[in-house]
Amino acid sequence: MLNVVTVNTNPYEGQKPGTSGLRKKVKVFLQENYTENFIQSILDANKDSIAGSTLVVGGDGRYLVKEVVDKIIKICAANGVAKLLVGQNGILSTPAVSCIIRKYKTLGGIVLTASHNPGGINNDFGIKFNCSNGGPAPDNTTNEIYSLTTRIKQYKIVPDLVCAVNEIGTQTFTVEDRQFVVEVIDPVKDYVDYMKEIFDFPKIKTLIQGSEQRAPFKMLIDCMSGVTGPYVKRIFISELGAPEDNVIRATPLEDFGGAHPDPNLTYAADLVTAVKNGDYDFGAAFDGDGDRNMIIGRDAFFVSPSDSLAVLAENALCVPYFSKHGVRGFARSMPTAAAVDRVAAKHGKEMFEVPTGWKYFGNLMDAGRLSLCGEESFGTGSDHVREKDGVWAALAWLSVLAASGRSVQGTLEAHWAQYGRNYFTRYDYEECASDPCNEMMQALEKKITAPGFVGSSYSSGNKTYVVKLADNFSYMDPIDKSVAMKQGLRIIFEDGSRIVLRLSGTGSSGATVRLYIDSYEATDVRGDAQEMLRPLIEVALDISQLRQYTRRDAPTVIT
Ligand SMILES: O=P([O-])(O)O[C@H]1O[C@H](COP(=O)(O)O)[C@@H](O)[C@H](O)[C@H]1O
Ligand SMILES: [Mg+2]
Repeated sequence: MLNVVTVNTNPYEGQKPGTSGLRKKVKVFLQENYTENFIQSILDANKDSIAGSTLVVGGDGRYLVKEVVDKIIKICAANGVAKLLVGQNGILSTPAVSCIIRKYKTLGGIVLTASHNPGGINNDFGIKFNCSNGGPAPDNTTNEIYSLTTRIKQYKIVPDLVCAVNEIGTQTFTVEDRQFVVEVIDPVKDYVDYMKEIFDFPKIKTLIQGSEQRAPFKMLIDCMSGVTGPYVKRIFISELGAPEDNVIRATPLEDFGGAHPDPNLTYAADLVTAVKNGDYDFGAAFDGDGDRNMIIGRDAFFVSPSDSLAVLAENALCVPYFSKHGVRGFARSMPTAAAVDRVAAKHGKEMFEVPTGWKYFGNLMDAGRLSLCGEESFGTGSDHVREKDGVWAALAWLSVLAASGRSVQGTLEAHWAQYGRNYFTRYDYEECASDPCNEMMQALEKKITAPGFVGSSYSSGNKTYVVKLADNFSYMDPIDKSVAMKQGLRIIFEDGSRIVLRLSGTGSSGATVRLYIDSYEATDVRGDAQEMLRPLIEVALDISQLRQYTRRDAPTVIT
C-alpha cells in the first residue's frame, strides 16, 4: 500500500495561464514546488469532480515532459483521481489529447507543451488543462486555477509510486484504501483511427501513389523534431504509402534539434528552400505539439493561414466527415483576414469572429454552430476535436487536391478568381523589452479611441485611408455570454483594410509584438502581399510609433 504525503508549500507569483496554458522557462518550472503547486491548483479547480475521475496526460516530448508526467501521476494518485491515460513515454500531440479526452469521455487532460517555443534546459516548458469537451479550459477556469496558485498552502503527493511510462499496458496501484490505475497507451492509435473515419484514406493514397491518369504526388513533410513525427510516419508512410523520404525531422527531440519548432516562413525556411529547389507538389510543417500547420505548394507557393481556412471551408464536402455530419458555421480569430467570411456569406453559413485563442471556438462547436475555424497563427481545425490540428489540416488539403486534381497554387487562384483576395501579412517583433511595449499599447489605445480619430485620414504611397472604426476588441461569447475584453487594438478603414496590434500571449519572457495588416482586392489578386500592403504597413508603423518604442527597425518574423 502506498501512502499520501501532504507537503507544505508557498505560492509563486505569475502562475497565470496565457493564451494557451502556463508557459515559462524550464528553469522557472524547476524551482522547488513550482510545478507541484500548479498541478495541485489544476486539480483543486476541479475539486467537485476530481475524486474517481479519469484524466489524459501527455506532451510534445520536450525537455521536462517525462519528469512532469511522473509528478502528475503521483499528485493525481494522492488527490483521488481513479485513472490516468498516459501516452507512452509521455508523448501525445495536443490534438491527440483532445481526441482521447472526447473518445473516452474523461474529465479532461493535462497537456505538457510550450507549443512552437524552443525546448531544452534553457528554453520553454508549459502546462495546460483541457476540459471534458477536449478543448483548452475557458477563461473562468484558468482564472480559478490562477487564483488558487496565489493562495496554495499544501499539495498532496504519493512519493513512492513508481510507474513505468515506457511500457504500454495497465498498471494498478493501491493508494491508501483506493485503487489507482495508470493505463499507458499507444500515443498514435486513437488519433490515426479517427483520421481514418474522417478522411477517405484510399482516395488520398491514390493521389499520393499516382494512377494511370496521374503521376505520383510528391510531398515533403517537416515535423520539425516535434511530436508529430510518429503520427506522420504512421499516417503518411504506413497508411497512405508515401515514400519514407517524404518525411523529415520525424523523431521527437527534447530540444527540437536546437530549432524553433514554429511552422512559418522563417523557422521552417529549410522546408521552403527544399520545396523550392526540389520536385515537390506539396510541403507541410507542424509545430512542436502538432496543432499548427503551414502548407506550401510547388515552388514553395505559400498558402496564408487565412486563405487556407477559406479554401477548406469552400471545399469542406471533399472531406467525408463533413458530408456525413453537415457543415455548420465558420469562425476565425479577429486578427485573421476575412477570406472565410466571404465563403460563409456565399453559402449562407453563420460566421463568428472571436479573440485569439482556440479556447474561444469551443462553446460554439459544443453548441453545434461551428464546423470549421482557423487563425492566422497557422491554426486550422474543425469540430472533430477541440484543438487546432496540424496533421488534420494537411489531410484536409490533400482531400481537396485529390478531389479537384488542381495544384495548391491552382486551388488558390481559382478561389481568388471567385471571391477576390484578402491580402494579409503579420510582422512579429519577438522578445522586446516589456515596459516600452506596454507603454506603446497604452498610448496607441488612447490615440485611437480619442474623439476625432474616427474620420481622420492617413496617406502613404498613392493611397489614402480614412478611419471608420477603432477600438480595443472585446467579445461576448454567444453561448454563455462571458465577455473577453482588451483582445487587441484594431483600426478599420473605410475600404475595409485593417491594422491590428496586440501583444502575444504565448511567450515566456519579454514581449512579442504582433502587427497584422490586411486589405481586400476584388480583381487584383496576383500581387505580392508585401508589396500590396506596403503603404498600409507604413501607416501602421507611423500611427503606433512601433519602431521608436521597440527600437527595432525590422520584424523578427514576417508571415
Ligand atoms: O501556441 P499554440 O500553438 O497553442 O497556439 C496558441 O497561440 C496562438 C497565438 O497566440 P499569441 O499570438 O498570443 O502568441 C493562438 O492563436 C492559438 O489559438 C493558441 O492556441
Ligand atoms: Mg502549438
